Amino acid sequence: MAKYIVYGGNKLEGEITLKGAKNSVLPVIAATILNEGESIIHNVPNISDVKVMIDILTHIGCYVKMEDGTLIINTKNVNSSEIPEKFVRKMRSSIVLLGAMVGRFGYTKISYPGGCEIGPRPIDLHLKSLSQMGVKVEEIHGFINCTRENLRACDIHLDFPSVGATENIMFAAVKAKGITKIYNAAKEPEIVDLANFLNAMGAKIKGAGSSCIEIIGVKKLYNVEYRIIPDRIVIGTYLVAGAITKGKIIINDVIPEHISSIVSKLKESGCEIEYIGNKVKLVAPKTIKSIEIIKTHPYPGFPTDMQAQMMALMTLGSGTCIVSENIFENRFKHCDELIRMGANINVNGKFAIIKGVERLMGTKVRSSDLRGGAALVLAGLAASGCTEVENIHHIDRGYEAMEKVLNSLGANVIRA
Ligand SMILES: CC(=O)N[C@H]1[C@@H](OP(=O)(O)OP(=O)(O)OC[C@H]2O[C@@H](n3ccc(=O)[nH]c3=O)[C@H](O)[C@@H]2O)O[C@H](CO)[C@@H](O)[C@@H]1O
Ligand SMILES: C=C(OP(=O)(O)O)C(=O)O
Repeated sequence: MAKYIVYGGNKLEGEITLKGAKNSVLPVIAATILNEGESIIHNVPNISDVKVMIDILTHIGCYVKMEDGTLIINTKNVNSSEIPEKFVRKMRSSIVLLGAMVGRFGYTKISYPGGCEIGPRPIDLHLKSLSQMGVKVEEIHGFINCTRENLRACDIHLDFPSVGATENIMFAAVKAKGITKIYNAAKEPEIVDLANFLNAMGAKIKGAGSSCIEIIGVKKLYNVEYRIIPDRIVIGTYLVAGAITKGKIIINDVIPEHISSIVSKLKESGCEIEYIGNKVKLVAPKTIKSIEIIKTHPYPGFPTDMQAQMMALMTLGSGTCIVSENIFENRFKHCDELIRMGANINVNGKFAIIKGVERLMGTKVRSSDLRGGAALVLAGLAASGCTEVENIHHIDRGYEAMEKVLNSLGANVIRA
């Protein structure tokens, strides 16, 4: 298993350009199945989740080519509508293929995704919504069989604004007869990106980014060329890298609105942040102030996917910070590892109380999930001595060559 060896203590300085959002590109790749033709997608990150998605599409008979951040997919000759368990096990979010496969073929069999490192992740909202649209859902021996005669457009009220459920409904609704309305839809920028991609293919979707999305079903979709939006979570992670090392960094190609909840918290920690056109510049304070409270919420609230990285920063704060995790039940696994590095953290249910310490010390730690792993690397950048972060395959799911990006800013991180 690969690991990172992080030699802490270097101030990060410089300018970086990053790739597109993982949480946009994964459903966008799934969406290409709805069109029986070619899609060209730019700004695609070279991360392992994208590779798994490419493997799935190749497995079902698509032509896929990835070169220099551009993905060319032709889904004309798909010859299988089943997604084997080995893929779903590698990437839970392959569940978004459900709506796309049903939309195109009227049938799919997909392995049940189960829980993951950050807690149980049920898909009841996905299945309930597809059933409402006329899809017959059968759960047999860990597999989900979905069949439909006619997809029915209808009004769907989500109990929670689930990102994945909103995406699956959008996929099915694009090919359903009539108008589907999703109430209490997820408002994440990646939902808007997906809607823009589908509309560029000929779909008729209005309201994405608000809590009510309206989809008018269409018979046919067309070839498309599209650029994925910047990854607000990856950008946030590198902003924290600048802050935790008391550095000064500029990140190109950002959408300010998408990172505003992250920037607002970083400002509370004493960072100076300004936008210069589509760049964001961060200058870290001499002393990191503890943020009183960080509560995760669906967009436009503070993202759960930035909770662990922000916590790494707060371990070195000047006072006490309370983190309240409101999206996932078990997203505090990084805390024990940060404690091994000298952090003072107490977890109580969905709350973590972080009392800032003077310094962190490098040691051996293990990443158990994507963002928790990123948080350990961030802590290692600021720690004295050497931090070994094991199990970095989790980090590779969502960060393209993290060591190269950090080293280009002056860090000393080795992949071993
Ligand atoms: C690939 C992708 O885009 N992943 C993102 C997506 O995950 P994902 O789409 O899985 O997240 P959801 O918004 O669906 O889940 C949020 C919460 O709703 C619960 N839930 C969800 C569906 C369901 O049918 N039943 C149910 O109870 C989940 O257990 C969780 O507690 O949004 C999350 C929340 O912003 C992010 O952390 C993930 O990075
Ligand atoms: C939880 C995440 O992703 P996924 O839903 O793909 O597991 C994440 O990106 O932090």
